[in-house]
Amino acid sequence: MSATKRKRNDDDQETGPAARTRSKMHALSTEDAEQLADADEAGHKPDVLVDNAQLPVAPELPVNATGKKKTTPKRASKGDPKDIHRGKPEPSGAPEVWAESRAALCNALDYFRSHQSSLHSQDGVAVGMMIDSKVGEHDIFSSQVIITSIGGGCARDDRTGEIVRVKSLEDGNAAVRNLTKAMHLKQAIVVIAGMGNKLWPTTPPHYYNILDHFHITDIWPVKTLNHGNIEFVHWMIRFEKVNLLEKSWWTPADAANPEKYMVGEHVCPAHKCGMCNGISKEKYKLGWTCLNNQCLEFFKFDGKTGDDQAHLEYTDSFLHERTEFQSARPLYPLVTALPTADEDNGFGTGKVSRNGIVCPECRRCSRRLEWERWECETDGCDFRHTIPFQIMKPQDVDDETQSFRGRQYINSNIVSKFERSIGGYGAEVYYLPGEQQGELAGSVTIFRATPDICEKPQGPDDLFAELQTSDISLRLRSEQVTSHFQSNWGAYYKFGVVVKRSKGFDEAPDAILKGLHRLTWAGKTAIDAAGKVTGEEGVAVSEGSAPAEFIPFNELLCLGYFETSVIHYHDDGEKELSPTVATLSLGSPATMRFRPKKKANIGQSSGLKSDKGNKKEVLGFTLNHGDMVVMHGTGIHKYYEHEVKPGGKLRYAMTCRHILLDLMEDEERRLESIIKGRIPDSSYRFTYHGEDMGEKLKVQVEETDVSTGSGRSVHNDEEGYVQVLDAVDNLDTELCTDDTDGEPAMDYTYDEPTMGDMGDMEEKVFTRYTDEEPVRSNMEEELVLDNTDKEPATENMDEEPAMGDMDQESTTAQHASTLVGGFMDNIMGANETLEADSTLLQTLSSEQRDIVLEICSRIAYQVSMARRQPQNNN
Ligand SMILES: O=C(O)CCC(=O)C(=O)O
Ligand SMILES: [Fe+2]
Repeated sequence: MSATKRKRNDDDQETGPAARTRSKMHALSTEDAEQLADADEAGHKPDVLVDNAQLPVAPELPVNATGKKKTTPKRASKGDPKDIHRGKPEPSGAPEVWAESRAALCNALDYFRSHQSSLHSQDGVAVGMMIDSKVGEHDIFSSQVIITSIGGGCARDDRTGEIVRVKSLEDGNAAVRNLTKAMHLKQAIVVIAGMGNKLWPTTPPHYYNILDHFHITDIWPVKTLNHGNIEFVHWMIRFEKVNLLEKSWWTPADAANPEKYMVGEHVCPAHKCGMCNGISKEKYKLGWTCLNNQCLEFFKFDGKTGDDQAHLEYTDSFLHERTEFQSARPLYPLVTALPTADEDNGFGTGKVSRNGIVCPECRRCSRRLEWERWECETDGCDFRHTIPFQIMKPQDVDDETQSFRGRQYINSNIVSKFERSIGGYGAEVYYLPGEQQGELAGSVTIFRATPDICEKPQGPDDLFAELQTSDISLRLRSEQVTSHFQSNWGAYYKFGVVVKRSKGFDEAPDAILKGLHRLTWAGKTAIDAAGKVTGEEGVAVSEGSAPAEFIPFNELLCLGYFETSVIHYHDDGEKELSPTVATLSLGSPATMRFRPKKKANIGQSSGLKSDKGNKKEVLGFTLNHGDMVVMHGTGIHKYYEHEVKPGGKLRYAMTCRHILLDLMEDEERRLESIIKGRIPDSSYRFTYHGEDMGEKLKVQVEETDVSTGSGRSVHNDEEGYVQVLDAVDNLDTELCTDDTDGEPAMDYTYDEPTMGDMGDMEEKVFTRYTDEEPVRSNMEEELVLDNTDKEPATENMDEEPAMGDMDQESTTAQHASTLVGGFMDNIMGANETLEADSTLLQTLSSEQRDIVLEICSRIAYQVSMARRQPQNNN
C-alpha cells in the first residue's frame, strides 16, 4: 500500500544535478536556500509514515534506546541510561508529553513519526527533531539554546562503541535540506530529548521527553578530523526556544534560570569572506572563519587548519544571541489530539486507528496495542479510548475485491503452475524449486473460494462476521514494531521471537476452532493434491522437504490487519516447524508474494536480479476472502520468504502450523504447548470436508416432524442443516457401511425426542435405525465401523486391526457405539458438553476417533441450537 511505503530516508544520499547545485550552497545564504526550497518543492514527495513493520526492534527501558537497526554494531556497554544523569538536579517542571519507547513516541505524535532518523519532516520541511545518545563534542543543551550536529555520515565503531564519522557530507543530505527549508520558511520545530543524551542539565523524568517549540537560527558546515585523522565535513544546527519568557521545564528547580537572554541583548558579529563574499558569523572563540564549504577559505582560522579545531568553543555572543521569531506557520500542538471517528475510514480500522495516542491524563504516548481500543500504557492509569468498529459486510468485501488491483505474477523460469479442481474448489498448485538441480523446495496450493462457497452457512462470510464480533484477543506485539495485530492459539510458535502469549485451543472461541478445522482439511488436501500433481506432471520431488504425510496442526496464529497494516517479507521458521503451513484469508483482498532469500542459490541462471540486495519476487497472487493457501515443504522457508499486503479496510488471516514440540528447548513451554495445542473434542463439530461432499454422497436423509412424527425427505436449508447432514452422511459412507450390500448401514432420521418438556419445539435429533432392533432406546446410536474398504489411518498403523480381523473390528465398533451412546445419554441429560471416555477413544484410530467425535459434537451442537430456538409454536 503506497501510503505505508517509505518514500525516502532522511539519510539518503542524493546524487545527480540537483544535488550538485545544492553543493554550492552557502551555509547561510537566504537566496540559495530559497532556491533550494523551490527545488525541494518540485522534486520531492512529502515524507510519509514510515512503514514500521520492517523497522528494528524498538528499544524499551532499560536498554539504551536510539532506535538503531539490528545491523548496527552493539554499543560497548548497555548500562542503564539513568546512570548518566546520577547526581544531576531535578528539573523544575515536567514535559507536556513523554514516552518510554520510540515506537510509542512515533505512533502518537504527528510531528515526530520518524522511527529511525532523528528528524521528522512533512512536505520536505522539518517539523520534529530528536536529540539522544549521539552527542557531538560541540553540542549544547541548555535552557534556551540547543546546538547539535545533523545526523548522517556516522556509524558506531564496533570495537569502542563510539560514534565515529565515516562519510563526509560536503553536499549536506536530506536532513540538512529539510532543516534549512524549515529555517527559511520559519517553521517551528518540536525538539525531543532522549535520556541517552549526556548533556541533560537535569535528570530526565522519562526516556523520551518533549522539550518545547524551537526555531532554527543557524545551519553551518564544519570540518573535523575523525579518530583516523581523516578530514570530514558535517553540519551543525542551532535552535532557539520560541517562548523566551517562560522558564524551560528541564532547567533545575532550585536554581535561578541561568540562561535568560532576550532579543537584542547580545549580537554575534558577522563578517564577509574576502574570497567568496559570503557572510559568516564569528561563532568560535578561535576566531572568524568562512563557513562556506565551497570556498577555499572554509574553516581556516587565521590560515590554520587541523588539530586546533578539535576543541572549538563557541563565543558567548553566539550562545547568548537571541533572534526575533515570528511566523505565519502554525505551531504544532505539543499534545497531539486524540483520533476521532471522523478522521477514520468508517469502519474503525483506518490509518488514524493505527496511530498511538497521547494520554490526556498522564501525557504518556501509548501505542494502539489492543485491537479493540487504546489503553494508556502507564501502570495505574486507566485511560481508554475507542473509535467504534462498524461491521464490515460481505458486500463491502465484494466492493473492495472488485476494485482491488492485486498482483498476479509468476516467473515461469523458476515456478511451475498447475490448475486442478480439488474438493469443490478451483485450485492452483505452484512448485518452487530448491537450490539443487531438480530439487523441490515445496508447493504452494491455493484453494479459491467462489461466492457460493463464501455464502454457505459456517462458511467464510459467517466466519468473517463471527471474527468481527468475537473476542479473539488480537494484540499488537509490543516488543516489536509490527503493523498487524495477532493472537496465538495452541502451541507456542516462534515467530521472529517466541510468542509471549498463547492461549489453549480449549479456550478458543468457535471462530478460531472453525478456522482450525477448515485449515486442517486444506492442509491434508493440499498435500494429497500436490503429491498427485507431482506424479501426473512429473515434477521432481526431493526427499524429506515435502513429505506426503500430513501432521495435524497444533497451533493457529490469527492476524488482524487494519487498513494500513502489512506483513513484510519473512519466513515462518524452519527449526520447530513441520512442513505444512495453511492460511485462511478473510475480509479484504491482499497480495501475497514469494522471493528467494538473498543467500539462496536460486534463480541466478534465470537472470533473477537483486533489488537492493534482495531477490525479486518469483511468485505473486491475490488472496481473496475465503481463499486458503497452503505452503508445503520446509524448503519454502529455507530458501524463500513471503509477504502479504492487504488492500482494504479489514482483513484477518488464520494460519495453522504444527510446531515440533520435541525440538522446543524450553521445557516449561513445551509442556504447556502440549496442553494448549490439544484440540478440544467438542470442536470436532466444526470438522470441514471441503465443498464436494454433497456430490460424492447421495444418502437419503429423512426428517421427522417432531409434532406429527411423520417422516419427510429433507433438503432443508435451515442454518447449518444441510451441512450437518452432509457431514454425517460422509461418515456413513466412510465408516458405517453395511458389510452385506454396501448400502449405508444406518440411516439418520429425526425422531421425537424423549426428553421431558420439549413440547412442540422443533427439536431435531439424529437417530439411527439399523435393520435390526435398536440395541437400546430409540435415542441410542450404534456404529458399525468398517475397515474393509478403507486404509487405516497411517499414524496408528501398528495398532490397527488387520483387515478382516472381525473380533478387533467389532470391539472397535462397540467402543465407538458405547462412546456415542454414552454421549447421547449425556446430552439428553441436558449436559451439552461432550465428555467422551478417553480410554475408549484411544482404542480407535485417529480417523475413527475424529469421526465419532464429530458425530457426537454435531449432534450436541444441533441439540443445543434447537434448545436455544424460541418455543413459540404453542
Ligand atoms: O496474512 C497472511 O495471509 C499471511 C500471514 C503470514 O505470513 C504468517 O502468519 O506467517
Ligand atoms: Fe508467514
